[in-house]
Amino acid sequence: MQLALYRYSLPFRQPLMFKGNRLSNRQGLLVCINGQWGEIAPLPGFSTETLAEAQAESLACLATMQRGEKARPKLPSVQFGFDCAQRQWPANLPAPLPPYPLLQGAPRELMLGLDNIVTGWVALPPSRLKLKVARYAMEEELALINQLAIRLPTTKLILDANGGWTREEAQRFCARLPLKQIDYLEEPCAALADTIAVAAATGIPIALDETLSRQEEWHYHPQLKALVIKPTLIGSLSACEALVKRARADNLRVVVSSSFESDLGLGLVARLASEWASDEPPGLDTGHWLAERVTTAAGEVMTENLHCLSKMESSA
Ligand SMILES: O=C(O)CCC(=O)C1=CC=C[C@@H](O)[C@@H]1C(=O)O
Ligand SMILES: [Mg+2]
Repeated sequence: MQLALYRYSLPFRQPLMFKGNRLSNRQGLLVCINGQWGEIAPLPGFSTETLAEAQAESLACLATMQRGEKARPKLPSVQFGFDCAQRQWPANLPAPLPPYPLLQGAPRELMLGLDNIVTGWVALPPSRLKLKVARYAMEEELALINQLAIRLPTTKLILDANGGWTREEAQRFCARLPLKQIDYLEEPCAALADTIAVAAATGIPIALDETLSRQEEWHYHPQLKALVIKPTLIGSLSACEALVKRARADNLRVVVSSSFESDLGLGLVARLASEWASDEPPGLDTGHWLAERVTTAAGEVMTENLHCLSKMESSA
């Protein structure tokens, strides 16, 4: 058995904020088991574990495997990496749908660049477009959303508040949205009870994201439209599959989404998206924020650019 663990650090094109954490680089681990790769990259602000904790658990799991025993990681990002590296991937998966675009930045700056953004899509506007909200002044965010709705009348908008509003703030915001053009709003409030109350009061369709990675209990609600599944944050692929099954049973859409992984991790999540939700554009438009890659265009991992943490061979 061949086992290896590498560490990467890839610069972002510009620093990005993740729940108060300003990151200039994306750091993570790549695990290789008998030539098959997995990625372990906890996202600061969103993952419960740190990279140092994930690294320590990954090394311990590799030592367990070297002894010929089964590794049972507990940390979500490590579960995801080890599951991917040992998975029997189905052959002949359909090509994933192109990801919907993710707009990031201050509404005023995005407004100034709106002509460029819209002109780029004149021939074929995207069916969906995602925008972060609950970050800047409400008036500015609403002005941008209303402009986008006017300029891209066939595009549905996905809004993501990352739990940033109180119930009252969310209701005030939703009352002024062009509701017909809103696909859904992810996590308006930190507490699920508040999110459900906002949906019930305003009629806005909602999607769960952080609620799922926190493994909180949730129940079906008529305004609940989609589950946003982030495998790196949820962890084990069987836990993700259970969510997909539950979504299908409740007639909810499944949107497979990234956690700003490297190009290798994004490729893994794209394969899961085509397996679990081939009918739904995935939330994978995060790769263009990274200035460097870990794989070649042919998909080979450039190990010479990575920091090797462990490499071992065992007869187990
Ligand atoms: O879901 C997508 O379309 C792309 C990924 C994305 O928006 C996010 C990934 C990770 C953390 C956040 O910044 C954000 C989200 O909360 O969904
Ligand atoms: Mg989200």
